[in-house]
Amino acid sequence: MSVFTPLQRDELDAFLAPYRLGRLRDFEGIAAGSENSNFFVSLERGEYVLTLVERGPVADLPFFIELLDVLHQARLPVPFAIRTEAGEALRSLAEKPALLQPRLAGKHVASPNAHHCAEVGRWLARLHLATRDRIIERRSDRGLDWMQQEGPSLAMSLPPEPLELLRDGLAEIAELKPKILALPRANLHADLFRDNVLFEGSHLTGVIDFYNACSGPMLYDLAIAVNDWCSHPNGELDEERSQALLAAYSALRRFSPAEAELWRPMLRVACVRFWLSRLIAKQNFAGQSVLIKDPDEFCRLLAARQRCHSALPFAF
Ligand SMILES: Nc1ncnc2c1ncn2[C@@H]1O[C@H](COP(=O)(O)OP(=O)(O)O)[C@@H](O)[C@H]1O
Ligand SMILES: N[C@@H](CCOP(=O)(O)O)C(=O)O
Repeated sequence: MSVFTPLQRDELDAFLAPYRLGRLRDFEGIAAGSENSNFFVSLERGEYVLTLVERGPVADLPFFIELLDVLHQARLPVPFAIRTEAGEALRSLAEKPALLQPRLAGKHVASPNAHHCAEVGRWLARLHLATRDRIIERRSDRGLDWMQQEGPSLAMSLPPEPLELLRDGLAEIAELKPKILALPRANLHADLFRDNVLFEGSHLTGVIDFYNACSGPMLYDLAIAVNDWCSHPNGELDEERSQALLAAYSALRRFSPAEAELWRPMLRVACVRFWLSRLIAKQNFAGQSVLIKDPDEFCRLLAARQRCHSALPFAF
């Protein structure tokens, strides 16, 4: 279970008092998740999620708080930092940075259909439209430079066939980097996987886990989402789901010719990114009770994306 810092009731009581949300009824650690310690917290005046930030870009927490405020104001269903009576958003508990957010309704969808995918496409377009004219700059700490830095040595740990596949992926990144960096930009979620989205029935009710959010090419966000939401277990793209996601997105923001040209390579870049981070997690957390996702999934996806002929709809 991924609660790295257990909490005692009395320390939580004391932490929650300045929010003036009533007395603590109940709390429980959340097993899902792999980065931070999260707790469902039931207070007299509502249901909340408390996050203790365990690792990652702690210095960038003001960025996440600001971005989520912008998205909340744009009426996107996202968690945002609740302020204490004194106006504090970012606090400290058990010597960790701590945030209290509203608990969003809904459940994760493991096997999405085309309708779910269309909802994800619309949500992503709304995120990009809400931020592209006033981007809050943040460089991804798992961006192209990071992939080029970490990739070669991680590739060496792989058997010959995946090694060659990863090297091809890294070579393509080196070749296309200038074109990728010139694509239209906005703020990105940059981790829009099924386990970061909540649904009630076929209605998207929440997107969580913004700790990879950054500024960058909007097409990259789409590639990350399509790879996770629109793949068969063997890694092949599901054209019906992928076209549903892309069509719903492009109904709100039209794709440019440069984006159309880079679509298939971008799907591969997004595979390399998560293949590498899963290889690192597997090395770092081996033998620990932390959720480790299978790196081979992205090996299969990357192989499939080399054969893929998918195109962006209505590009120009
Ligand atoms: N604001 C929220 N509303 C409802 N559920 C949430 C919220 N934040 C987190 N969760 C639940 O906690 C789990 C772990 O959260 P996540 O942000 O993915 O953790 P981590 O940062 O460790 O990856 C999610 O899968 C979800 O079930
Ligand atoms: N959703 C990702 C995990 C998030 O990426 P990380 O770089 O923050 O570990 C996955 O499924 O691998």
